[in-house]
Amino acid sequence: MKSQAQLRDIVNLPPLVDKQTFRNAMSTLAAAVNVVTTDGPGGRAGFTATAVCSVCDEPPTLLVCLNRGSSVYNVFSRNDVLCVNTLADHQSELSNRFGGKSPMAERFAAAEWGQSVTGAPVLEDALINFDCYIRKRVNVGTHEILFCEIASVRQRDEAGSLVYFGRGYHQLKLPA
Ligand SMILES: NC(=O)c1ccc[n+]([C@@H]2O[C@H](COP(=O)([O-])OP(=O)(O)OC[C@H]3O[C@@H](n4cnc5c(N)ncnc54)[C@H](O)[C@@H]3O)[C@@H](O)[C@H]2O)c1
Ligand SMILES: Cc1cc2c(cc1C)N(C[C@H](O)[C@H](O)[C@H](O)COP(=O)(O)O)c1[nH]c(=O)[nH]c(=O)c1N2
Repeated sequence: MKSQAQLRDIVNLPPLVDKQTFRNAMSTLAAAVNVVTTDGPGGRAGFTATAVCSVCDEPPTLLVCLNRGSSVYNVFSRNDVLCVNTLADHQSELSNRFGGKSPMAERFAAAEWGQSVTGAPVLEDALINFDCYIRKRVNVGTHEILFCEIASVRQRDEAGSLVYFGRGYHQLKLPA
């Protein structure tokens, strides 16, 4: 007898929770704000992402959830590297630039970018840069989950963090 979870993979059952309930709840799951960038055979692209988290430290691995309907999906699907640039507390404008309908050139023109081990664009004044190789891709619903092995890390200790909570940006400072 297949479990309810297994059954859901086979038939297109109605969702157990409606989308708005889900979004309202998720809007209060505070998260760091990241600009995720890539470059390679598919070209250069970047998007704002809060659905980013640590997976494990053996080997150091993180995941990024990417909506397959977004304009950047095709580029990310053809490259095998990305950089998670975790934004510092003063970079909410850059988050909006990468998080909406701006043309890609305008997104990258708004900041300074350096070179990385993998070739993915590294945001010079980000709080953290996680330069990664994409190792595994899993489709779940409308999104693709990218499991990424971290090739190099650059961390700035003096900046605060940009946090997204309640559909707005907030600044977190390290204790003095
Ligand atoms: N994981 C994602 O794809 C994701 C996460 C955050 C924001 N967004 C995008 O930013 C827009 C603005 O978000 P907002 O927080 O200001 O208000 P909102 O009410 O649209 O979304 C509230 C929260 O629901 C979640 N969410 C929204 N759309 C989602 C999606 N398609 N897939 C997975 N989770 C989703 C996110 O955690 C988001 O912060 C959203 O409509 C969405 O397009 C997408
Ligand atoms: C604060 C915030 C947080 C997120 C987003 C937006 C914003 C404003 N977006 C949406 C994503 O950035 C946007 O759709 C891309 O820029 C793709 O551009 P188009 O919308 O296709 O032009 C987003 N998209 C996604 O696939 N995964 C994510 O985790 C997030 N998180």
